[in-house]
Amino acid sequence: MTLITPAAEMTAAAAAPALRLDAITKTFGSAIALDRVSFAIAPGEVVALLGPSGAGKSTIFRCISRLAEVDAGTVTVLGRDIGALDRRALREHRGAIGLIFQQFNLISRMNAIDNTLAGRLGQVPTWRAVTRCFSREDRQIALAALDRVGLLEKAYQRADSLSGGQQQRVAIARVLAQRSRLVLADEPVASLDPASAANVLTVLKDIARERSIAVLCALHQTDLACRYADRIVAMRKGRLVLDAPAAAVSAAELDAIYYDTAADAPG
Ligand SMILES: Nc1ncnc2c1ncn2[C@@H]1O[C@H](COP(=O)(O)OP(=O)(O)OP(=O)(O)O)[C@@H](O)[C@H]1O
Repeated sequence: MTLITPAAEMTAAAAAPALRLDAITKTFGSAIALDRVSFAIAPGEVVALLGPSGAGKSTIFRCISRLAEVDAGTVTVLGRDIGALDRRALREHRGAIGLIFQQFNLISRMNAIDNTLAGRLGQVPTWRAVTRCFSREDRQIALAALDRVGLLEKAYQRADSLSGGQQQRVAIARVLAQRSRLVLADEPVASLDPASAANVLTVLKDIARERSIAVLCALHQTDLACRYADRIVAMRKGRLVLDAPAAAVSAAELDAIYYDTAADAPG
């Protein structure tokens, strides 16, 4: 069963996509991790990536960062075919993608502002990056980012003294300081209580809108996907089985992603 709605195709086509996957295929030995997967994300759009364990979600993230090479198909980020990038351009490409992880990936002994400043590392001269001697302007960018996620008053507090939700908001501030136009969020709220999860996803959605950031967010909670994503893209066994506006996806379709064996039939 494959549900690709015309509406979803139109949404992606309306603006030049920030991310476009065209029939990407990835195999590991004889195992097909991704089988001709295609979808696009427009600037400012939040897309939830759903699918059971082993569906191929992490492999999609790795192909977008080119940490894994696709066997066939193309990945286009901000208009550039990333398969064609030389080593230097690839480094820049990776540095431009904002990454948000389940376990926050902050440096625990550093304070919130220094963790946020890590987002500036790819955009400052090497000597500043090596010495971590940031300019006044960079510090202002970091403080503004912390302010945007509601953590200005925690700027000089160590990361490991912040709650999980606050740490994840620092990770979002880091992405803001980085000025990323594409954010990959890998189960960003899996470790959080419901209130903190709602708070983090609200901030993520709001900044996507405000800054025209495209967000691809792997989630396991279908209710959160419906509430916070613009679109839902779902995978099963390496295949795209659903790409539709979140508001148009039924409970039965969500169940089918995880439980309906009919979804395994070739589309
Ligand atoms: N380096 C690898 N070597 C061999 N097989 C791999 C490798 N990476 C992924 N796979 C296989 O590719 C398929 C997709 O894996 P992937 O990690 O992308 O799934 P996932 O949807 O992210 O799962 P989870 O939700 O558990 O993280 C799985 O069958 C997995 O075993």
